[in-house]
Amino acid sequence: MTDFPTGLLFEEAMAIVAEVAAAHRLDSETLSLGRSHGRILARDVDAGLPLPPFDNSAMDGYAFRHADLSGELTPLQIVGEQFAGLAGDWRLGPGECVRITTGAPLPAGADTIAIKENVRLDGELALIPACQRGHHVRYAGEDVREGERLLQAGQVLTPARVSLAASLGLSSLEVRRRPTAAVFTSGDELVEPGMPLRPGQIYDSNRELLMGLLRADGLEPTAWPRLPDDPRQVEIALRDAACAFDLVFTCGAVSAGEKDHIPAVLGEFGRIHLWKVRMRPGMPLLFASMDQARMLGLPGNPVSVLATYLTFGRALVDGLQGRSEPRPTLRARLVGGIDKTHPRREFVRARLRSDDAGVLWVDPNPATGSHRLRAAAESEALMVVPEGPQQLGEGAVMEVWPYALG
Ligand SMILES: Nc1nc2c(c(=O)[nH]1)N[C@H]1C(S)=C(S)[C@@H](COP(=O)(O)OP(=O)(O)OC[C@H]3O[C@@H](n4cnc5c(N)ncnc54)[C@H](O)[C@@H]3O)O[C@H]1N2
Ligand code: MOO
Repeated sequence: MTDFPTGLLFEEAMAIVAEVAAAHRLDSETLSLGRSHGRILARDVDAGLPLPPFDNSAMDGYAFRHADLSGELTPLQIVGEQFAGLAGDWRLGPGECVRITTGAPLPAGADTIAIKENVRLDGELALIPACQRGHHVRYAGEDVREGERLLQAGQVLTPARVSLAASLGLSSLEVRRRPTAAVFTSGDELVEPGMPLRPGQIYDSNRELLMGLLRADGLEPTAWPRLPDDPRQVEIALRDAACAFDLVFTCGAVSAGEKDHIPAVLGEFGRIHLWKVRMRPGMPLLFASMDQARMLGLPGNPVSVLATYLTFGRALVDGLQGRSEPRPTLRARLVGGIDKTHPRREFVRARLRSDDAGVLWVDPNPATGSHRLRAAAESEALMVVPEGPQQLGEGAVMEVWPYALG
């Protein structure tokens, strides 16, 4: 039970989480495009065709041979129409043009388009104004050449990337399986919202917090009944969950209290990878494996849950899926000052705003206690204050982890 690293630096603990996650990468599955949004791609995608697939018109207008133009206005004979979606077998002769719609293949011989609004008609003649050769032509392969690597395994499937796959004609993609996740809260003091509160009790707020954070990251977590402060019941519930889920999150009961049973259970029936990280909030964080599950014991204070999920929980969720793209962090200038005396890395709840000069500012909330959920609700980012004593003044450049932007 004592044979594990403890009291780690934040970066050391993150490295352990990344290493364990990589060793337990989830298998892949093939999903239809419509179901692949937000997933992590498991296999590179190469272009099986050029994009655009053929030279075509960018505008509704007239297609012609640029060499035919002379002077301000050139009358050209309208010999037909070329609509989008039809192959068309036009071959333009000298002095000829065809009506064309946006996206329609460029007729053979044509090399330039005049837009409809700029062309006057005179019977079967179109009066084409002077312009540059190639105007309004979209060339085959100018966006994507056939055979090019377009998407890489490990990338997040954003709507634009799924749409790019669709434009190549792919109807499905190989993606990483999403981890299944169980969420436990624990503590005899907790009461379900909606129920009456007796003296000494509080409402369970962590369940909604953690369920929401996981759902926002694309998971479909299962909330288990709350764990009582009873070692046998904690053991039964966690062992049960560990053989059914990829991820098990617990909140509370991981520090030094007499009723903090989770470390003992995980130590006896699983393997503890680390316990206690030099961060604030979130210091008593515990990371273990049991049966088929990776288990993250988050400290019970609500803001500790937020901070440890956004750092370690999310790294685990991403790592299991082989996500290669790091979550975006920002740099912003400090509003006011910070005078930190403790040695841990601190994650302070903060607001973000950009000024008229385009400078991003981060305004820390003074309510730093890890029970002060309101500050988290009124903020949109965690501001990182590095390890060790820190005296930072107005305008200092801070690292920021956004969690609720837009
Ligand atoms: N002697 C020590 N005491 C404490 C230490 C320590 O190292 N030595 N660590 C402190 C730190 S830091 C934190 S954080 C907390 C974490 O403790 P636990 O993870 O064991 O959590 P609990 O004691 O069960 O709960 C802490 C706090 O959070 C409230 N809580 C718990 N679950 C929920 C929930 N689902 N919804 C709302 N609020 C919840 C709980 O009532 C407590 O107030 O320990 C410090 N103590
Ligand atoms: O560091 Mo604890 O996680 O005070 O809240």
